[in-house]
Amino acid sequence: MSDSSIRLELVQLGCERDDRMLFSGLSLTARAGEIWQITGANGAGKTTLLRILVGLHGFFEGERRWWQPQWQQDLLYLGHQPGVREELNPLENLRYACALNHQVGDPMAALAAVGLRGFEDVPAAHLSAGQKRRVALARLWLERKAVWVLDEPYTAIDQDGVAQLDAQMQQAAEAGSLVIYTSHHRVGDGVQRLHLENGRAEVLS
Ligand SMILES: Nc1ncnc2c1ncn2[C@@H]1O[C@H](COP(=O)(O)OP(=O)(O)OP(=O)(O)O)[C@@H](O)[C@H]1O
Repeated sequence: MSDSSIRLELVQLGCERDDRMLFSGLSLTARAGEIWQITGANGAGKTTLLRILVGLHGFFEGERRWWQPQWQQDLLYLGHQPGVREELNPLENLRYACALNHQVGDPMAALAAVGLRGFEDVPAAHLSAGQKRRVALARLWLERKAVWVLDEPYTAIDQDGVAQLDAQMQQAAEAGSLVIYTSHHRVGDGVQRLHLENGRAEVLS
């Protein structure tokens, strides 16, 4: 990890889609070592907000400032879909994701850490939904990034997987990463919460 002093500042952030204000006037500062959970009903704008944070959605008002010039190199973003290629096996998927995202580490060890030992060679098309999500989450076990932005990471994950992911996020924050994730039904312990509802954004922590 290259920088543990990363900081995200949102100033009067707002976003409208399809003539509907998803949120407006959102101001907050998120720092290294913190975990932020974004909650809200279906369609509240959680994914849109994450995509603004990582630079994938550019239509917004206000300001989004990352106080670290190399923030994109220090970012690990896992989107709403597991992003797993069906024709590749888990090991190939992980190597592919690493190459695309300039991430380094030991893919075999990462797959073992998420409980996929013995499934390295199985085509992803033959894996369950939870196993596919675990392939995506294996990237958390590679090189530690300064910022994690995770869209619904708990989707399709069993109880053990949820506990493991909770612990992973806590460890990352303790090691100085900033972790931001969405979940519309799960409220984590010891995390700061940003709730989106009816066009408003409210910090509830
Ligand atoms: N590609 C798109 N083009 C136009 N509008 C979109 C697009 N994707 C989403 N929207 C609009 O933005 C709103 C917010 O969507 P978003 O995916 O950010 O919500 P969400 O809170 O992540 O929902 P969910 O909990 O269902 O994943 C949606 O109701 C939809 O109207």
